[in-house]
Amino acid sequence: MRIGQGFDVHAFGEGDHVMLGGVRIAHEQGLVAHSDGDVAIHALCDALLGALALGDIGQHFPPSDARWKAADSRQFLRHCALLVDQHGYALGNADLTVICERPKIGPHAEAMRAAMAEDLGVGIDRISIKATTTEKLGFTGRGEGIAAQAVVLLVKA
Ligand SMILES: Nc1ccn([C@@H]2O[C@H](COP(=O)(O)O)[C@@H](O)[C@H]2O)c(=O)n1
Ligand SMILES: C[C@@]1(CO)OP(=O)(O)OP(=O)(O)OC[C@H]1O
Repeated sequence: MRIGQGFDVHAFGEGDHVMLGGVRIAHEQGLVAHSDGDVAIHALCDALLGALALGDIGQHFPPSDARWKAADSRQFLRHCALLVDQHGYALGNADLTVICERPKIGPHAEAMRAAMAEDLGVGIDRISIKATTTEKLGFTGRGEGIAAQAVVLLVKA
């Protein structure tokens, strides 16, 4: 077994939606990023890469590379799933926490689980997504951005 954890933050900026867990959520602001800014998927990718000791998402998909400009982060997740498979592992489970005051994650959680499970080639029961505010404290509490954490367990295939 191998364990991995990931963490990511993106700031709010101009826009009319955010991408979270592969789901488009209407919002009065977007997230500033080189890619589509899917902070949940980025944290999950880093957890998977960390479990394999293969560096981090920026090493695999450099922000300096124009190929990843406005990229759909689901392709990053599918790439990480391939790496897991190539190294002889399967996903035991993944547990994510999205940290923001808004948008509310609850109404979108099942769609996010389904999208990420699809990209990882596992049942939805292996993917957990939770959300919390920081009770108006800190940068997430002030509505300046969104943070996400992920933990994964990989098991021998
Ligand atoms: N962006 C968010 C934040 C929270 N939730 C849900 O609300 C519950 C209460 O949040 P607290 O920070 O007050 O503990 C939390 O457990 C989530 O179920 C949410 O959906 N989206
Ligand atoms: C996803 C990548 C893609 O270039 O860029 P960003 O969208 O800026 O996101 P970040 O979480 O900073 O991760 C680094 C990059 O891999």
